[in-house]
Amino acid sequence: MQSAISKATLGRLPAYLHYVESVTTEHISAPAIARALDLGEVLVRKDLSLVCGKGKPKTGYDTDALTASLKAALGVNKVTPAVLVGAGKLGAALMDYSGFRDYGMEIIAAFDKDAEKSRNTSGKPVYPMEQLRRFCQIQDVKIGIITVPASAAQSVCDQLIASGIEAIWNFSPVMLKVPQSIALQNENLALSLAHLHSMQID
Ligand SMILES: NC(=O)c1ccc[n+]([C@@H]2O[C@H](COP(=O)([O-])OP(=O)(O)OC[C@H]3O[C@@H](n4cnc5c(N)ncnc54)[C@H](O)[C@@H]3O)[C@@H](O)[C@H]2O)c1
Repeated sequence: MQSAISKATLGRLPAYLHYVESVTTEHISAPAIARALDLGEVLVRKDLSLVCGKGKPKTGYDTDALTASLKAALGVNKVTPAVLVGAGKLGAALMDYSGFRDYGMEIIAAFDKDAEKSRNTSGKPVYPMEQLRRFCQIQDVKIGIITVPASAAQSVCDQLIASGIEAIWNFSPVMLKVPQSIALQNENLALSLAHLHSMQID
């Protein structure tokens, strides 16, 4: 079911979940959710139908069932540990952000070739690269985040895969080469900016 959910819908699911979790009634209707979140009713119905099917006429959704479906779609029933490589400016910002838990992921440690980077404000440990493989194996880490300069990205990617990582979230501007079995998500904030420009009407 999750593969049919668009990025835009996925982006609204945490807000639905946050609201539905605050509801104390047994049932909740799409119009009530739409009003609470200042969204269009049609949009809410469409989003929720992808996650939980259609609500019952008049009564709406069973609140517990909807909560469970939203959690399952977001993968938050189980928070998956992740490691980050490259605790520089971007890496430190990602380490500081606690909101990834809402999407079922938590950065539990970072790795960097520069020992100075162990001093950071996130409260999360930054270990030397030599410890990457052993840490991932002991902690059974399956997600790796790459925030190193372009020149180091492929080598870091290879090290993550050798450490047992199965999914890579790549922030470097490099088209990484990975085996087919590895899930790869490239992130580029500039692309979102291009999208924003394209939405400007003049
Ligand atoms: N996707 C985006 O929208 C976006 C936005 C900003 C930056 N970036 C990219 O993110 C990356 C990091 O940018 P930044 O500004 O945080 O850089 P930075 O220089 O502040 O941080 C890079 C860190 O990587 C570490 N590092 C370098 N080589 C390494 C290696 N071989 N092994 C382990 N650690 C290593 C450095 O010690 C440093 O701490 C760059 O590739 C940049 O282009 C992407």
